Amino acid sequence: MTQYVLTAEGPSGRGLVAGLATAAAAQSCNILDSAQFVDTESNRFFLRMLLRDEAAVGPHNLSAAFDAAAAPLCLQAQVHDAARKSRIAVMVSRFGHCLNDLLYRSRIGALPVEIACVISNHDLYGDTVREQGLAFHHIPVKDDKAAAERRQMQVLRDCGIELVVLARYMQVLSAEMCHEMSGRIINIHHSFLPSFKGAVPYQQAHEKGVKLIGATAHYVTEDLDEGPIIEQDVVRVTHAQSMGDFVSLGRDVEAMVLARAVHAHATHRVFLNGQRTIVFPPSPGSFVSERMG
Ligand SMILES: Nc1nc2c(c(=O)[nH]1)N[C@@H](CN(C=O)c1ccc(C(=O)N[C@@H](CCC(=O)O)C(=O)O)cc1)CN2
Repeated sequence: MTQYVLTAEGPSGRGLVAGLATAAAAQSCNILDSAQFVDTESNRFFLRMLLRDEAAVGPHNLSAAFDAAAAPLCLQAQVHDAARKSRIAVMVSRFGHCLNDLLYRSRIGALPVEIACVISNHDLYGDTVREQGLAFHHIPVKDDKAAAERRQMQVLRDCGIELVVLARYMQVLSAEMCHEMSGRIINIHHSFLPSFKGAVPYQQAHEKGVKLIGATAHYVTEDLDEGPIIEQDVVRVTHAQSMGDFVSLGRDVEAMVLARAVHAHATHRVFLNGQRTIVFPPSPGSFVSERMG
C-alpha cells in the first residue's frame, strides 16, 4: 500500500491534530507515525504524519480531502508520496568527500534522492560523476560570476531540480539565486556555526585553539553562512593536532551532517520557522536501504 507524508503548518489552536487525524480516518488512512510542535513564541503549529493509504484513495483525492480539512483550521497542508525521490543537483569545488558520500548513499538507496546532475567550477570530478552515469557540468567561475550563475540556473531549470546541495561549493551565491531558490539550497559549512563563518573556518578554529570542531548544514540565504540551521555535529580535537589534522577529522563529520540534512529535507521533516527550523525525527524504517545486505 502506498504511503504518504502529510505536512501542515499554521497558527496554533485547539483541535488541529484532531481535525487532521479525523480527516485521515475518513480517508481510510492509517497514521503510522506522527509528530507535531507548537512554537509558543511565534504561536505557530507544525505537523508531520506518515499515512498508509489503505483504501487506495490516491494523492489527488487525499490532497483535496486534507485541503478541505485544513482550511477551517487556517492550516496549509501538503501531501507527499513517501516513496518519491527528490531530484537534486550537487554543486562542488575542490573538496569531493561530501560529493562522493552523497553519490554512494544515493546509489544504495540510503538517501531518497535522485542526483540529476553535478555542477562544479572545477573539472576534478567529471570522470567520477560520468562513470556513475550522471551528468556533470563544468561551469568555471572566473571573473564573471553573474554569467556563470546564469549558466548554473539554466542547468537547474533544464534538469527540473527541486533541491540544490552545496557539497563544499566554495563560491558565494548571489542574492538573486538565493531568493529564487529560497528554502531549496542546502550548504555544508565546515564549522559549528555561528562560530567561524567564511571560507577558512578550520584555520580560524586552529588559531583559536578550540577543543571541538564541527560541521553545520543550513539553508542558503544571501547572508553568508547565516541561513536556518538544519543539522550540526562535532568531533574532539587536541592541542597536538595541526590544521591539516582538523581538515582530515572534519571530512567525516561534514559528510555525515550533510547526509542527515538532505535526508531530513527529502523526507519532509524540516519546517522553516523564521530564522530557525523544526526538524522532526525520521519515521521508523526510513533509513532502510533498497540494497540492505
Ligand atoms: N549566498 C550564499 N552563498 C554561499 C553560502 C551562503 O551561506 N550564502 N555558503 C557558502 C559556503 N561557504 C562556506 O561554507 C563559503 C564558500 C565560499 C566563500 C568565499 O569567500 N568564496 C570566495 C571565493 C573563494 C575561492 O575562490 O576559493 C568568493 O566567493 O568570492 C565563503 C564561504 C557557499 N555559498
